Amino acid sequence: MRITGARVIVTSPGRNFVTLKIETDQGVYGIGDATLNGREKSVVAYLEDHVIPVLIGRDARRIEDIWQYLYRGAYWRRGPVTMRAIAAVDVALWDIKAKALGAPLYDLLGGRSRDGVLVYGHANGSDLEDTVEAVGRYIDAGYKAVRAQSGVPGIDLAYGVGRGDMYYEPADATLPTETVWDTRKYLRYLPTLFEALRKEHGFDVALLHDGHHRMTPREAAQLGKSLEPYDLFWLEDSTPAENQEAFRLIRQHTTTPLAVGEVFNTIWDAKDLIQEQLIDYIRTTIVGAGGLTHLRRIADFASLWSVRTGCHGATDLSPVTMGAALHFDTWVPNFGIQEYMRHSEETDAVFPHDYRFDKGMLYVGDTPGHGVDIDEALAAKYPYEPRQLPVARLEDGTMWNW
Ligand SMILES: O=C(O)[C@@H](O)[C@@H](O)[C@H](O)[C@H](O)CO
Ligand SMILES: [Mg+2]
Repeated sequence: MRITGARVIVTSPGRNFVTLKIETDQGVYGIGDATLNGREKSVVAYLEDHVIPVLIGRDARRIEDIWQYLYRGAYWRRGPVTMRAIAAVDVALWDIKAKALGAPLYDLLGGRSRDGVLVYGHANGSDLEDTVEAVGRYIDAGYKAVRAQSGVPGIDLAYGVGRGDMYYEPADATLPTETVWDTRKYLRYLPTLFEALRKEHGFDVALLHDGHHRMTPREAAQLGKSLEPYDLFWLEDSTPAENQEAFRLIRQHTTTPLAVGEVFNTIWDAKDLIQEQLIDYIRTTIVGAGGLTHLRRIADFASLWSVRTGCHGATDLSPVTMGAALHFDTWVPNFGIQEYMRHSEETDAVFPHDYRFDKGMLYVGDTPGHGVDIDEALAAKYPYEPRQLPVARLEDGTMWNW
């Protein structure tokens, strides 16, 4: 089965998505997501200039060899751009293989380990009361797990506070929005938020929180400790993880479960975190880390150390990544949870898919492949719109982590 063509489709049905479509001489095609939020065009160029020319004529069934060719052959390994381009090819090829065999993708991975995939939704509020209500709306909508982000008293416009009900989009401006950050205010406020959440909603619902890399390791340890009475499902990205050793300090001080990895590209970013059991959940997802071929290696390695998966699933990961991730989640033995931010109706229409939400779970369909397609005529009606992620500064103007 030869690859006869491949092209990149950029569309912006409410937000930008980069999609790779690979065609074969047997009429079967596959779709892969290559979206890198706020830096989309860099992956378009990588694919069009450096990847597509070497794909034409290759045997589409040789997924592993093509992965190794693109990874080792680039010489310049890793990085968000390279690994997203490889992911797009890899997912499209898995889609093709599964379609050609007439099987849903999870069957090729080893079959079902579960019926449905537990997901968590995003509740955002401008203050404590607002956030408690927002979490309530998710519980009413059937969610069993909810991430709670809140505006912090005394801080204007901090990241994580959504602007619409049930939707949230950080890439909101042509030039980066400037947000302000003060960790001491945040550390004082957050335990009061989770105390109120548990008081109002009880302990049955799983609650999660994202620190978005803004704390030092010591501050993260303090936060983890202060949240212990509220039984979090996880505390995510409490400190930047370029230095994996930082998590040793956090781990020594708190039993709050720790999650990290949405910005990781390969197993090398998480190796020490996993084998030293410094984290509980690895958040890397398919588009971030070179596709299914590499993500399942990360998951298998993590399973040796009791680390479970918690795939990134913000709206900048297209329905193609969500569909492929759900097949992965349906199979992976050490599954933890899946992030789920609903896409807009426009996005759902451009990417018809067969996964569905029911009572806090997502279910994959049995369509051969990963079950997500692209309506190219509709996609063409939404041209690319430059959008950037925000940046954060401390109150004195110092640039900070976001
Ligand atoms: O956990 C998450 O989903 C967030 O950290 C993301 O919303 C993240 O900010 C975006 O994916 C960045 O593109
Ligand atoms: Mg996050």
